[in-house]
Amino acid sequence: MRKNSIAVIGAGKWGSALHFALSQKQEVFITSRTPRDVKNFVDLQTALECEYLVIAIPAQEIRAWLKENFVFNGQKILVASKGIEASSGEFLNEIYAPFVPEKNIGFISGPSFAAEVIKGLPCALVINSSSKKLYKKFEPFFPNFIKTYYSSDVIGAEVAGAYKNVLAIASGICEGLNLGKNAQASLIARGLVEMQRFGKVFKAKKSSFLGLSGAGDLFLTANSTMSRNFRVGLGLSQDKKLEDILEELGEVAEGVQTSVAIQNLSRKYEIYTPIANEVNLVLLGKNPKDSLKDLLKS
Ligand SMILES: NC(=O)C1=CN([C@@H]2O[C@H](COP(=O)(O)OP(=O)(O)OC[C@H]3O[C@@H](n4cnc5c(N)ncnc54)[C@H](OP(=O)(O)O)[C@@H]3O)[C@@H](O)[C@H]2O)C=CC1
Ligand SMILES: O=C(CO)COP(=O)(O)O
Repeated sequence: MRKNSIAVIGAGKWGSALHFALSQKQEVFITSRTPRDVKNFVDLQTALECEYLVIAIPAQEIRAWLKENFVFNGQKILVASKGIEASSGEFLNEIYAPFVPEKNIGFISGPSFAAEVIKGLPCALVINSSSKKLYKKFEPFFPNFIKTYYSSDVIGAEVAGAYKNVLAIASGICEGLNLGKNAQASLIARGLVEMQRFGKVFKAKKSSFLGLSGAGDLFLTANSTMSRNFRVGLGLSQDKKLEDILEELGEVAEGVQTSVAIQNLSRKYEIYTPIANEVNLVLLGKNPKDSLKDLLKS
């Protein structure tokens, strides 16, 4: 392992933004499935030899990627992805657990559009890990325009970061149907309550949903066309087909698959999640207007 070296894995929007940010204070390598002509781009094996890894690949791709590529040899890892695996209902910390000791992994959460971070605009992030020592290792790598906080509530951060993407789809539908800001604000507020209700079942801390990971990221993502998930909602409100929306997007919108995971987990644990349920039904083809009527009745 190359001591004190850092690599970002995944040169998509978020990986590229984090690479830019972390490169402000030290040399940072980057690698991705598709080679790119960017500074410090290296092959995957070289990246995996680094002591510090920031992994920014889509949540639904992580398990296969780990099985195919990852061998633990002491690396310290920050997971930048947000989502719940649709096929298993497992959270990312559960997927990483067989590959990385709990004390060597953290999860990034909080309001952070890559498009703003890559411009050096200020933001605040939470590094969530059972190990504060891991936070203290990564914290100095972040540039002055990113304020980092520590939290031990990994599951709370995961639920918040994943659920907000589904709620952003709902908010995009609301916006696209021109229902007004009263309706959108009510939807977001009730969505926050629903997110916290869901998280409580998995022993998440309520404070995580009132802070950057929950309210912060939800307010950001559910109120902006910079959000891919919000744009999926807009497309659905215009009766576009989901595959056409995703084709046009060209980037991942994690809320689409996470809504399947939430639906399955809600059924399994009998959790009341009316908004997420309706998002899942609209993604499956239900008319958004009928969905709204049913939401108002529920
Ligand atoms: N964009 C944002 O503002 C933010 C995104 N996130 C989260 O970060 C994660 C990544 O999102 P983002 O970067 O925006 O997505 P993009 O769609 O922009 O990029 C996805 C990246 O994942 C790589 N990738 C896709 N499938 C695979 C695979 N099977 N194996 C290996 N690599 C793969 C792609 O590689 P390649 O292009 O080389 O083929 C690309 O580098 C998501 O979970 C997202 O929710 C979190 C905060 C902010
Ligand atoms: O997680 C994000 C901002 O914090 C990015 O949101 P989208 O994936 O909806 O673009």
